[in-house]
Amino acid sequence: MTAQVIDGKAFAATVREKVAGHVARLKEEHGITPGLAVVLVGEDPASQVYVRSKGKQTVEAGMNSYEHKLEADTSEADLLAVVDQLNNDPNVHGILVQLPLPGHLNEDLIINSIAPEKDVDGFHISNVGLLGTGQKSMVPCTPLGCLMMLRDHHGSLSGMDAVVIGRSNIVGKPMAQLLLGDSCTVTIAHSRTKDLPEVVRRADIVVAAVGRPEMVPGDWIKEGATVIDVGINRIDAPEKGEGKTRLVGDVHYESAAAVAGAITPVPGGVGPMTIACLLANTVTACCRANGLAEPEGLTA
Ligand SMILES: Nc1nc(=O)c2c([nH]1)NC[C@@H]1CN(c3ccc(C(=O)N[C@@H](CCC(=O)O)C(=O)O)cc3)C=[N+]21
Repeated sequence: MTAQVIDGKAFAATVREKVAGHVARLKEEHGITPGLAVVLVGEDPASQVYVRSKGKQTVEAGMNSYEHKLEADTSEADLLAVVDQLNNDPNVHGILVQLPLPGHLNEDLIINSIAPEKDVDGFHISNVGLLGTGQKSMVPCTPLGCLMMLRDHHGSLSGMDAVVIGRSNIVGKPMAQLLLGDSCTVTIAHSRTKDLPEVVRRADIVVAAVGRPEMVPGDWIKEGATVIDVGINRIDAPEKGEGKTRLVGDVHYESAAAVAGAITPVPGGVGPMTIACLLANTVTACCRANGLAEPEGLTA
């Protein structure tokens, strides 16, 4: 079997089109333009690339983008003051503080200072609790994007065996909650899991989110399973020339694609969906802030 490739780049474009449609309607019918504020502390080059890309796509969808770039040595008090100002700005419906933050800043403290209804990353402790108890919340972008692709591919996920490899607060745990919400039987595996290959071989759905390049080989994958590769790892690629690099996932793509039923590539899989879901969450937050109906097809 050769897996069907789940084209995250193309799917993300359709999500962004839906977002743009909702934005246009909000403007025309209600005179409201959704706004997303992104806060970047320091000058990590990769983070700068992501922030630029988020801003560009926000504007392309018809929304307002506000970028706050702060020095790497910004104090906690100063960063809290920026978040507070955004919390109180009625033109800002979504706030994202780019992670990781420089070491002297307490990430939990900063994230929990964001107004939960503007927390488009879904990282605030209130949103974590709401998701865990099946209540309406802001859902983390990467797991939401994975869920959208899985639903699109399978229709119902009810009764499927899902294995999430990785237990991070950002991906693994919320992914497991969403799969449980769609009635999967969910296993969360991690570095201490006994006989990981056997655990993964039981799965109809494998979500790999560990951050280790190509650690899941094809012979761990059950024939016909769906593989969602969340990893984005930059590795040396001497075959492309000296000093060159390339992006790989947490899954060994070639061997996995030979047995899987469907698989997401890296790049062009989960990554573009993450940003599309950030825009979707901003529209959702804007609708909720204004007491309007939730945008259809953009929420969990
Ligand atoms: N508060 C916060 N929220 C985030 O959502 C967040 C963050 N901090 N910090 C950094 C990570 C990283 N992240 C990515 C989003 C899109 C791609 C993406 O679109 N990747 C492309 C390729 C990118 C490339 O070529 O380098 C792809 O996979 O096809 C990657 C990474 C969001 N993050």
